[in-house]
Amino acid sequence: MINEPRALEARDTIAAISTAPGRAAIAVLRISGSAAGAVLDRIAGGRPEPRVASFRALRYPETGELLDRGLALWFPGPASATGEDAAELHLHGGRAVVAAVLEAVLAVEGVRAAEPGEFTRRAFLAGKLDLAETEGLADLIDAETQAQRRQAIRQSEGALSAIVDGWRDRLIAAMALVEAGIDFSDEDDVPAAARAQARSEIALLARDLDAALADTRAERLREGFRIAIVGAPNAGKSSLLNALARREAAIVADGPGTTRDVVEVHLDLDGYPAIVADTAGLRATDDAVEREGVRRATAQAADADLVLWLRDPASPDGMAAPLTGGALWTIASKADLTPALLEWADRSISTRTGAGLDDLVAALGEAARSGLGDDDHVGLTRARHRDAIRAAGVELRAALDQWEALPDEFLAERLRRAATELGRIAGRVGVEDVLDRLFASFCIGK
Ligand SMILES: Nc1nc2c(c(=O)[nH]1)N(C=O)[C@@H](CNc1ccc(C(=O)N[C@@H](CCC(=O)O)C(=O)O)cc1)CN2
Ligand SMILES: Nc1nc2c(ncn2[C@@H]2O[C@H](COP(=O)(O)OP(=O)(O)OP(=O)(O)O)[C@@H](O)[C@H]2O)c(=O)[nH]1
Ligand SMILES: [Mg+2]
Repeated sequence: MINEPRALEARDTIAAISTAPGRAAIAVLRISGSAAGAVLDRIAGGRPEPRVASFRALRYPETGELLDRGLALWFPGPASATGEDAAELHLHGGRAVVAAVLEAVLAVEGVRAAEPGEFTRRAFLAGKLDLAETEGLADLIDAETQAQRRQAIRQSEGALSAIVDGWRDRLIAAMALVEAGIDFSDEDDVPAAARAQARSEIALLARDLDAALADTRAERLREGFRIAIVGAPNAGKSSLLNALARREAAIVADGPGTTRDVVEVHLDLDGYPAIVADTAGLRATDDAVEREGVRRATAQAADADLVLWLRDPASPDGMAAPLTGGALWTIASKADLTPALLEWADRSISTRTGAGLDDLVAALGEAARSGLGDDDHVGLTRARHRDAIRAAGVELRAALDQWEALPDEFLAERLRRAATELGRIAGRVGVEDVLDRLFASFCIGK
């Protein structure tokens, strides 16, 4: 363990610009590690009072050249974001200012450039955050809509971890009942009653885990509600995409067969994220490129949470409804040309006059809201969470199936394995394989 890389890495002091790259009004340079105080001593003329911003001349150490005048902050560990000694320099955000101060900081003995997510990794290693909370922080930075932000901040503050810990506590309580049987194997009555009680508690827990797995709303909120626009060539699909996006995202033209690739647009529907895909018109064709477009269109429809099947009443398409795992709305297009509402259509729109578009957007917002969960819903947000719960469920089912036949020790072992699987979610166990991938997805300076 002497050469354990993480232990060595934790001794370096790291520095990075934490604000977005490029010219800006202000840039924040963060430093974390045992040399953070020395950086302030050498560049900012000393360490300010802890956690209070102080306006300082920032100078190159050897030459004393003035690089910038900015704010310096000093956060002695362990009461800092990373748990280590930490410092910040708030600079004027010009490229040359940032480059000069960063160079001066990196020239201080023991300081190196931070890797993506490395500040957060240190906060995790210091026990400031668990793994699910850390994922919540990553999601917070990636959040594009208000519902995504609310979900991410809840997870970063431990809402998901608390639910999983609750399951784990119930599991451990049931395990204790079974283990009581191991200790009191002479007194027959105690173990039989305890085993029966443990069994019913495990059965309830297994059902709760299944319900959590079946509820995909939180993961879909993180990723966005998927809407696919499909229909015959020339039905007006790309025109609808552009109307929803309020920009010319896809090419619109008079003839059929205009769109071949999938064109995606991100929408914010009243705080709920949606990804709308415009697709190639569905038809049989000899053109290999168009055929691939049709294949992709069909795949988009199959995967969508909601399919908008667009049909022009003036050009009957004779199509069967597209197949999808989600909801299907049939929409009559070009209502300016065929105003009467047709009995096969759920609604009608015209991108030419705008008729029906506000209603459609409102309905899409409602569909996204109910498909993605309401404001205080807490659920599984990543495949990793589902994998752990599924694995825990497998152990619980195996235990339940053989409950009467299994000796106490084997039963307890099954339950212990289930608890270990649940423990992965908050990173209480088995985190190493997850950490590198997660932190690589962070920005540098986070
Ligand atoms: N300038 C600046 N703004 C920022 C950050 C930052 O690092 N710097 N953050 C970067 O993510 C976020 C704030 N996160 C932070 C998290 C913990 C602590 C901290 O000092 N924690 C101590 C003390 C807590 C307390 O006094 O309540 C601790 O946990 O012990 C600071 C910032 C968002 N805004
Ligand atoms: N009058 C009228 N014309 C429309 C309307 N929407 C689209 N069009 C016209 O219909 C034609 C085809 O529109 P697109 O949006 O390109 O149709 P598409 O379904 O994307 O067609 P493909 O990509 O070829 O499958 C264009 O000439 C549009 O201007 C509408 O609401 N009213
Ligand atoms: Mg098109």
